[in-house]
Amino acid sequence: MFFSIIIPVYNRPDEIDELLESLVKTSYSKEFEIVIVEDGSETTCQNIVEKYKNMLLISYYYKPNSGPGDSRNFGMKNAKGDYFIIFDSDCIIPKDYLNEVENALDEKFVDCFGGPDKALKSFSTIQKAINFAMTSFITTGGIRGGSEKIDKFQPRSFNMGISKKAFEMSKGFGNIHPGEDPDLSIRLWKLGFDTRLFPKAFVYHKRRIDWEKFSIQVSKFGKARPILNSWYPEYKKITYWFPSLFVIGLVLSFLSVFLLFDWGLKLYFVYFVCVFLLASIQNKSVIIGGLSVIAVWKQFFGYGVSFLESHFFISILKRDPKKKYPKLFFKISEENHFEEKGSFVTEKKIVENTDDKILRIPKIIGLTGGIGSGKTTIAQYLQSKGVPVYISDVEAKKVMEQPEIISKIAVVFGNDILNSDRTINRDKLAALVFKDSEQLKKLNSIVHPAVKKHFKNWVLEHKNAPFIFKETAILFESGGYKDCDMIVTVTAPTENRIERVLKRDNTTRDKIIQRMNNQLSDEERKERSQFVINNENFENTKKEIDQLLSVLLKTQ
Ligand SMILES: CC(C)(COP(=O)(O)OP(=O)(O)OC[C@H]1O[C@@H](n2cnc3c(N)ncnc32)[C@H](O)[C@@H]1O)[C@@H](O)C(=O)NCCC(=O)NCCS
Ligand SMILES: Nc1ncnc2c1ncn2[C@@H]1O[C@H](COP(=O)(O)OP(=O)(O)OP(=O)(O)O)[C@@H](O)[C@H]1O
Repeated sequence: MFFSIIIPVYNRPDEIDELLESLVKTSYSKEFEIVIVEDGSETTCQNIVEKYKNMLLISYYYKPNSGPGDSRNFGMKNAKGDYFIIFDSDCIIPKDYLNEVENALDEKFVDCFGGPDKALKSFSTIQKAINFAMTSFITTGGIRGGSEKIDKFQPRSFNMGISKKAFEMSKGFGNIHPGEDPDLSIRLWKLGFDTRLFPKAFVYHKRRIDWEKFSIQVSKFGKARPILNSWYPEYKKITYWFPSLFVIGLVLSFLSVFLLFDWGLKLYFVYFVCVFLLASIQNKSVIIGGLSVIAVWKQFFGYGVSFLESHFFISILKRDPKKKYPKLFFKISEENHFEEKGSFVTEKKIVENTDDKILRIPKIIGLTGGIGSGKTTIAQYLQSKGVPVYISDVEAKKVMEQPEIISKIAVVFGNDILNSDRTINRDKLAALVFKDSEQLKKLNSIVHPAVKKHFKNWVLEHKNAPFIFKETAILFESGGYKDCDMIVTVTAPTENRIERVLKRDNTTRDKIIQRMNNQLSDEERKERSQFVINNENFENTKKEIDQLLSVLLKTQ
């Protein structure tokens, strides 16, 4: 078995340093690979990784930000191993970890495992307190951690393993975050795979270090759980309600003081004294004991209140989770993300051993968007920065001036379509084709092959550029996306697009809508793209383009 360790990272070079240092010290004697996926970070860990190049077998990828789940999928897709082990960047790995995993797999193979987490002596007092809240048997740790049944354990993505086969069949993580790990476990079960806890394969997990981040994290967890419950009602558990019941109980206890019952509050007081004592004893520090009380409080309230809110909107009002809680979802397509997302490699078809003996071709970035979205404006901005851009409408117009193309069009659409000088009357042709998709197909079948050939030659002329853009409204419709390494979609509200085209062209609203009806919707294009630019305010658009260019330059 060859292990590939997959680590997504976002703006945390220091964490990677400590994690890699711990892997250098491993007692595992066989070769293994580390795949680091830099998820669009501004502060990258590239320099840190370089430091370990001679000590560890590392592949380092930089890609635009798409969330931890998608980044892990990206890493697994590019990994060479047959079993993938996933860590969060804020983990430190004990030296026997890989031996423990191999032993457990040898003893009884499983396609997906999870391991526990522990705190290190060097962790800060807050880290230790948070760790207590997340793992102790008297808090929700009892619910989510080691006490779950070993053979029905839902691995957490900070420390888990998955076979290549299980990854390929499940297509990996979905786009919900947090909650992507239980979501994956349930989908694996449905596919007939088992998941198991490997108690000895623990890692040291630093977790969010400040209170604010911790509160945000637990609150997001509380929101995600009812969404997962709505997707997989057969896997609901009463334990998911505990924090909310804890909060409701506390509120009722406060209220009952007015009715002169104070035993409820006393019970809560006793509970928190127990938390304090247990955490103080376990950590040999009353300070950590005190901080653990705060951590448990934050955890129950953060999760409990958010769970209730989300349960109300998702389970009772049946609101669409993606609309109600868009921040819990990363922008990737659930259907296609395995084939088309994350990786820049799609179906590279542009040069198939031509006579030119091309050694390399530039990265091709598709730039698409509906009519009036602003593609050409963006294309011109890119050109002003020295980036080669193929503007398909312009090139198609030139192609349509070629006598043989004109003849073909005249044969299909009649000589009436021509002006007196035998050029094409574009207004007439547009009126014909955009109201009848069969006619448009005929026109496309004449023009598109010629444009495709022209584009191929154009790419060869720019073969020394690091990357080039291909701008076209109908990138997906024409199949042009297959030549692209990455796709950028430009969007703008429909009404703005119509207004812009009315201003730009001598046309009517109906004619613009006719063209829109012959193009994919913004939603469809977005789903199939790696990068989306909302072009409402052009100053912002320029910033997004500059950011994209800097990523592209870094990833060459
Ligand atoms: C019908 C024609 C003559 C109308 O010409 P016109 O000068 O009015 O439009 P122009 O070519 O500048 O295109 C303007 C916009 O219309 C839309 N559009 C153009 N062609 C298509 C098409 N085949 N399908 C859907 N939308 C289209 C796009 O948003 C495009 O940016 C022309 O659009 C055409 O020949 N289209 C077929 C060839 C084609 O697909 N060209 C575009 C890229 S290869
Ligand atoms: N952010 C913006 N704000 C306002 N106007 C804009 C913006 N971006 C582009 N425009 C204007 O909107 C019009 C349409 O833009 P553009 O020609 O770039 O669109 P397009 O996507 O290439 O459309 P088509 O599919 O018709 O070729 C242009 O006149 C352009 O100047």
